[in-house]
Amino acid sequence: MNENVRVAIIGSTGYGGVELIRLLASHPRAEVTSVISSSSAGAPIAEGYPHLTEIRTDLLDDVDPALIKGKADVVFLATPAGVAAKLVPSLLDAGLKVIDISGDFRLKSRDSYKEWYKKEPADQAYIDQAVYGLAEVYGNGVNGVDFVSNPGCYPTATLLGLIPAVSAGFIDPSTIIIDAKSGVSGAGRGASLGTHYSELNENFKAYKLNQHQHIPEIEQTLSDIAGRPVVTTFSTHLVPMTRGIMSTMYATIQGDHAAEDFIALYRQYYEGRKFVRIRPLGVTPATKEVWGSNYCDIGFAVDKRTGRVTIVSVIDNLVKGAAGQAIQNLNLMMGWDETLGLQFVPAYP
Ligand SMILES: NC(=O)C1=CN([C@@H]2O[C@H](COP(=O)(O)OP(=O)(O)OC[C@H]3O[C@@H](n4cnc5c(N)ncnc54)[C@H](OP(=O)(O)O)[C@@H]3O)[C@@H](O)[C@H]2O)C=CC1
Ligand SMILES: CC(=O)N[C@@H](CCC(=O)OP(=O)(O)O)C(=O)O
Repeated sequence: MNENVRVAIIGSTGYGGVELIRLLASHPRAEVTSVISSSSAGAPIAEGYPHLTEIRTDLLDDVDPALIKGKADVVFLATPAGVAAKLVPSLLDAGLKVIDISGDFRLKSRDSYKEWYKKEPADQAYIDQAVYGLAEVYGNGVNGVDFVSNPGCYPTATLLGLIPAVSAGFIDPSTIIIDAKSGVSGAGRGASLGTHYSELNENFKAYKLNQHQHIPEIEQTLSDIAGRPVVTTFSTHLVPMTRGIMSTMYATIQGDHAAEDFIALYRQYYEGRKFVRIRPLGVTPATKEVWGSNYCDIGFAVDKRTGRVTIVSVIDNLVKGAAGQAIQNLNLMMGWDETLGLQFVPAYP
């Protein structure tokens, strides 16, 4: 399919939805024609988000698949866990293409979803239909499909940082430890005690240790790549900054590989993929270096003393970790250049 597309967004007044509206405003082949809100139907989007003042999109409340079908070809869902599981089947049945940014269709096992998300999973038939849209790894499988499940923010940074090394057998997958840090927008717009200014400011804390819902998503993909079950230690931390994720990963090297070998391996693995940038020897990336962009930047350090590699991977959680990668998946679904509408450099400082 090569024509332009009309886009609907559900969950439009959350951070993910608003980031979709911002990015799609400059996409050359997609037009946002339906912005659906459960809380603010009828209000102009700029009422809640003045930075979108020039974007003339009104909020609607017609989550009726037949009505959406009259206005749009593709639907993005940027809703809390549990919502897409209920809505997506009727959207697909109505003949719409769907990209879900939530975690509802990432896990192939319903039991695993129930265990980690504590919600009722979707029907297995629809879960089976979802293609996991980690674009740089599974992108070829996205071309022409009707339904993409967009990866989580932490899994995107983490998996892009680990997959080439696991795939090539450079590291022992059973030794992987992932130390991940996120900015506060990762928790969404809703106010909570944990994201309150005075709780966060000049503070740094670990959360959901060994309980994070992204653990099974990371393990599912690493097991697929390794060809055997992989379990990992994955620890998440909240950083007092707005955007950005840094995933710092440690693993025991198999064989004799220096940092130069990791750099060469990753440059080869991601050759032609514009959104992964590998740092030169001795340099690791910082979150500000990808701020507001769809890049994932990766750097390495090898410790000969311990025989371990440290891999540092950074993304903007709302762009490569959510709306940007979702648009990249739209481009791949439509058979377009994956960089369409996403070719902006990070904002700095
Ligand atoms: N923030 C991030 O960095 C990332 C988030 N995600 C995932 O993307 C999804 C959206 O996240 P985010 O935008 O941050 O979250 P927010 O909490 O900021 O926004 C979610 C939006 O969903 C809508 N919504 C809330 N409850 C319901 C409901 N019961 N039925 C339908 N719509 C509802 C609301 O919009 P409205 O009132 O307009 O309907 C709400 O603003 C989540 O599943 C999140 O886990 C994934 C990757 C990164
Ligand atoms: C900082 C922060 O709180 N981040 C959220 C990320 C939520 C998210 O993206 O959830 P899904 O990918 O599962 O939809 C968290 O750690 O739960």
